[in-house]
Amino acid sequence: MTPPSSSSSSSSEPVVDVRNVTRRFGSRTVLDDISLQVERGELFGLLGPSGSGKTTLIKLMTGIDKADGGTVRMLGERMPKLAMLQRFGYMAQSDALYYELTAKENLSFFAALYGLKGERLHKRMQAAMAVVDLEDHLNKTVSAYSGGMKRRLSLAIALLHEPELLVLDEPTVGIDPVLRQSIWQELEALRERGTTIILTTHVMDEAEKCGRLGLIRDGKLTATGSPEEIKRQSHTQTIEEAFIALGGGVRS
Ligand SMILES: Nc1ncnc2c1ncn2[C@@H]1O[C@H](COP(=O)(O)OP(=O)(O)OP(=O)(O)O)[C@@H](O)[C@H]1O
Repeated sequence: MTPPSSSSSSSSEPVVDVRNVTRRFGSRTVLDDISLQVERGELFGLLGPSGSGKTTLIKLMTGIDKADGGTVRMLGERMPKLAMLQRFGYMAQSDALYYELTAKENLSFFAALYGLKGERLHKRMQAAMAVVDLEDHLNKTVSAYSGGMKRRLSLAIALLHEPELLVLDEPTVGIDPVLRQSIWQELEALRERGTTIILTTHVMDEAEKCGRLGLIRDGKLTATGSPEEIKRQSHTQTIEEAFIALGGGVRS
């Protein structure tokens, strides 16, 4: 696999730069003055109870939604910006797939958006589908896929163009433990090769694997740091305990 392509952002600039971001829906403030920086090559996890604002923040990062206040810069570019779709891989919480098409046709559709074609497209399709263990299901219609297979195909689409930045909203929900482990190995390998990864999770053992975590509750970032730093700050033994001590809650 080739290393992630160089970007227009300077190497000292954070890959993700969120400053004083606020998002309101009606009279409700869903994100309240969030500031967060993620550096190149980090694997950053956003952890928070259901409804705390993780997906809203991810949507602002990807440019799907726009903040009411503050700024979001990704790879040095002010968001939202349509052209940025080629520069990162995004896996949304709900699968954005064409159910009546085959997996291969879905991959080809996104490949066209990313400008991938020919032999490279063929190789990348095989490689991305191998990561999620779906190589033997390329020609199956997505409507015949199980929920977990759809999640895995969405992840393959996010990985397809070998982006330098991956934004993954609950990437392993509905995926069995064995495959979850192999997907995590791949994420760690990607990070070692310099890919920046930001993801949301509810799974505590996944949180432990992140280089740095951001704990979010009621639209506020309550703590950031490595899992060890967060445990130290909260005088707890596990991230789950830290999360509760810092005012979180765990979705059952
Ligand atoms: N378009 C919208 N209009 C109104 N309210 C919204 C909208 N999108 C999100 N919200 C509200 O914002 C809050 C945060 O939602 P968000 O989806 O960001 O939470 P989350 O932390 O990702 O939750 P989960 O872990 O369950 O996915 C929720 O109360 C949600 O109902």
